[in-house]
Amino acid sequence: EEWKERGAAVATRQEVDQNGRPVSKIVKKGVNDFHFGRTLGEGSYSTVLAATDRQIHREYAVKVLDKRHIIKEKKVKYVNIEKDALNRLTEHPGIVRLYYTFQDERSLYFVLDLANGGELLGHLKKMGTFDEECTRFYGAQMLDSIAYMHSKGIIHRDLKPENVLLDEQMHTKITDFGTAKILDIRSAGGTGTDGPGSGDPMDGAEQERAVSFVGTAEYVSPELLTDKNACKASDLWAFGCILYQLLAGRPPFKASNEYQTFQKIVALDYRFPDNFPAVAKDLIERLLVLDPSKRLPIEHIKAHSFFEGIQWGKGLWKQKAPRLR
Ligand SMILES: Nc1ncnc2c1ncn2[C@@H]1O[C@H](COP(=O)(O)OP(=O)(O)OP(=O)(O)O)[C@@H](O)[C@H]1O
Ligand SMILES: O=C(O)C[C@H](Cc1nc2cc(Cl)cc(Cl)c2[nH]1)c1ccc(Cl)cc1
Repeated sequence: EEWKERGAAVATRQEVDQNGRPVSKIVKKGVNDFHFGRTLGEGSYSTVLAATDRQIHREYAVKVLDKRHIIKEKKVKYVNIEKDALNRLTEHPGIVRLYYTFQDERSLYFVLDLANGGELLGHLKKMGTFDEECTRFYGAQMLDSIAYMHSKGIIHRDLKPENVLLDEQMHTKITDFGTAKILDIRSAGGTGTDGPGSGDPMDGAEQERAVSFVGTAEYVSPELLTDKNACKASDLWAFGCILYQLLAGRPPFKASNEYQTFQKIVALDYRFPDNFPAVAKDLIERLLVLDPSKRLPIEHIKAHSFFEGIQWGKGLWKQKAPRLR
């Protein structure tokens, strides 16, 4: 047909049917359906461009990956995990939404929500530290998004301020799911923080393969360093590190090299600055716990007095973001 000549590709759009079951709707979107604009940023294997859909005049972020580069760098697995993880996470305002994927002879394309408020890390660097009100708001949005991804059986495994983007309204959009762990359907259920390696029993070989990925040193959980297994509670460890960093202006575990950072983590060797707010300190102490099964579960985190006054659920995503100060 005509759309084949235009170099377009069959793309699938993730939607849910009337019973709430995810369905891949076939829509014929391709490169020629978009007008590509400015470069938003570069990754190791990707370029992200702003692009406008010619039919509906809507702007997106399109992540373009060079096929040859992906294959040469052995990143095929990560690209397909990013696609599969994002396709399960289509119903939450705090997660970058994937609208279409397609490919042409040279590249792969992810058509994503455009988050043009920059990265949370950039704003934190500019401010030095966040005050408690901003930390509470951004912490609550991140926690709400983590609860949702865990309920869909997705462990992010590399949560950090660089991977929290901000949109026009300065609301959070978590991105970068290429290193996520997708639990099989059986264990996707609860939002609780199951034990290490929860849900999908792995054989030795798979165990080895799973170990190939370790997140970013400052946010890596102790269980990933000792028994090589990430679990939902590993994301809560990273969440504790992020809360600490928003208030202190630096992550809790930071040394001059990765190995020394890892030593601090497994020894739980960190200190709070003197003027660190007491209620936040109490919460963080219940997250930065070596034993993942002893970390505060998400429902208890939401009930912690640090988040007093937060309206969980839709209200959290409708309210105005506090001015960063
Ligand atoms: N949806 C988006 N909206 C706006 N900017 C984005 C979006 N996704 C990514 N970017 C920006 O584009 C840049 C590249 O992002 P990308 O996810 O492709 O690579 P990365 O994960 O940052 O790098 P690496 O692959 O080395 O980890 C980043 O600086 C990011 O801030
Ligand atoms: O699942 C699909 O829809 C089909 C493909 C799967 C896929 N085809 C690939 C070809 C190459 Cl060369 C590299 C990767 Cl990572 C590839 N992944 C696809 C297309 C586009 C994107 Cl962004 C991801 C995966």
